[in-house]
Amino acid sequence: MSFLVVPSEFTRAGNTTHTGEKFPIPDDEKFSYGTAGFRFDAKKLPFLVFRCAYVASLRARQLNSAIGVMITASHNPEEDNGVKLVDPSGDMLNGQWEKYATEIVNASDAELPSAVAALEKQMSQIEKSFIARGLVQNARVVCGMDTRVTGPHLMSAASQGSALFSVRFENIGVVSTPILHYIVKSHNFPQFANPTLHGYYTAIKEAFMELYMETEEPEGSRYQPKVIVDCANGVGAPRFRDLMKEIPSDYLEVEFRNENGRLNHQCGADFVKIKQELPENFDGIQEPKSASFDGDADRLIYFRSKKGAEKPRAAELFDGDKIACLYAMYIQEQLKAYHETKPTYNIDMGIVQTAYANGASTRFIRDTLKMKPIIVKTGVKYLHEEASEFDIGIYFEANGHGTVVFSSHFDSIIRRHPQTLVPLRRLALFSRVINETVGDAFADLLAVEICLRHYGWSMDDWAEKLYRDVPSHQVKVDVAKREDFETTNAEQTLVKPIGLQEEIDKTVAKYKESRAFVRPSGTENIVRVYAEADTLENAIELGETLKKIVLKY
Ligand SMILES: CC(=O)N[C@H]1[C@@H](OP(=O)(O)O)O[C@H](CO)[C@@H](O)[C@@H]1O
Ligand SMILES: [Mg+2]
Repeated sequence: MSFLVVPSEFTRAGNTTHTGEKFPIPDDEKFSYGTAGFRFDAKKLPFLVFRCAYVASLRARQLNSAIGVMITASHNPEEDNGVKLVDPSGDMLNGQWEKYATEIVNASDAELPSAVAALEKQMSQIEKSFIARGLVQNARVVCGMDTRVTGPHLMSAASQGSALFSVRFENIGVVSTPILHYIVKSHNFPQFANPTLHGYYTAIKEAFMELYMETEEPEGSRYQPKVIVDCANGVGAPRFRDLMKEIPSDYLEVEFRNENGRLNHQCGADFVKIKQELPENFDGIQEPKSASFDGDADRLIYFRSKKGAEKPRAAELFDGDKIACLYAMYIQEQLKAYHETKPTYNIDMGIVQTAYANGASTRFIRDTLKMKPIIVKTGVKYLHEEASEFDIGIYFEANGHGTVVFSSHFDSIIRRHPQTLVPLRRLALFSRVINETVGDAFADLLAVEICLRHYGWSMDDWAEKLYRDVPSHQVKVDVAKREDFETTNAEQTLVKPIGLQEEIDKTVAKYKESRAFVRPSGTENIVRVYAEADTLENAIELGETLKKIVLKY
């Protein structure tokens, strides 16, 4: 560049929404790159997406790679939208670049040219070395969007933002967030998969069907080869339908619900998890096995109607923790065959959770699986990073976002090496069903089905054979300033406001088998309270008592 000509509809002053309405953004309004990118009322996003796409194009040139831009606000209401950037290997954006993106977004219209010039100056040395080696042909911005009506207008903002720096732009249309991550990685690592929607379907389908063939259902199996999917009225509906068209229904039958209603409204993985309630259009009758996606299909929660519950629509959840433990058990069993060959290299495996993991799952990992659970801060980037320390790293947030990551050692010893032992072939195939770039509701669902079939488990079996959840309750508390709350100890202990943690401790001590913590959200201006106790009534009482204490501060 750097002759900066920004179309007026994408400036702060002229910011224009998808209906053509002007929605100016004051120069002093600041935005932060949260746990999952920039996420706000969709009206604010046109100027913001334009600037982010420009940053993405710079990063693409700097690394001579494909960089992803995903336009989504996931499980948030339909009126919101958001944008996040994806790094070349399909990971979340590098931390230093989150800062660059924040600087560019927060510049006033008048400051923008100098902010851009400063950033480009920092980049130019690195980029020059690529250009000198003739390496610019791989730079491109790959952009996907969820099903929100504001998506196409933001897609156009992204396209014009990356055009500023003459970087190739690829619109991959309405996709789930994990598909975008997968395609970005496929562009940069061609041996991974074909960098197209069809490449994604083919890779996952083939791995699933081969693994299915390597799976033996035990005698007396109670496995149910059917699942009813709540699509949250989001992108899961069209895209999972596409994928399931490729897989014959005698492998797995999927019934789709909540495909065309209001996005995330009374349905979806977040609703089911927080309310512990059946989503709309489910009545608990004749629904043996059901699962929910969130709006952009990167979360998966299994559920069924809760037997004998007082609340009429209460749901029993098989959440991220239950999925993680199921995977761990399965992988551990296959891995045993590898270690029995007395190899020189020991393939290690770890599980990463957050403080929201149900206490019973953490005990199951420690006492039954004999693994050391690792607890990190909330946010996929922290879990992903920690899990990447292992050859096989399983990570899940209780809300159903998670995956398994595999090291380069695993890749060369197991995945790319011909295997004669069935358990090792299973392990290699399992790693291909999984979308290791990021939690993926589709891939995770298929992997869960393989595990359940392998063990011959019904939902009753899955509920009983791992562990029983400790009753828990989550509450959102509206506060004036979430910045007033600061935590330590993987967010489980408050250091600010002073004195609050002591009061929490005193209250928690009054309940049996209790555990609770309070932390500020990274995505909403609220404080979250999480409480566990011996009964659901007590967990609710403890949570609500803590809410009152928080409000007092
Ligand atoms: C308790 C909870 O579910 N928190 C969610 C939520 O983060 P908060 O920082 O708690 O608002 O949104 C994140 C992004 O989607 C997700 O990673 C995380 O798990
Ligand atoms: Mg999501």
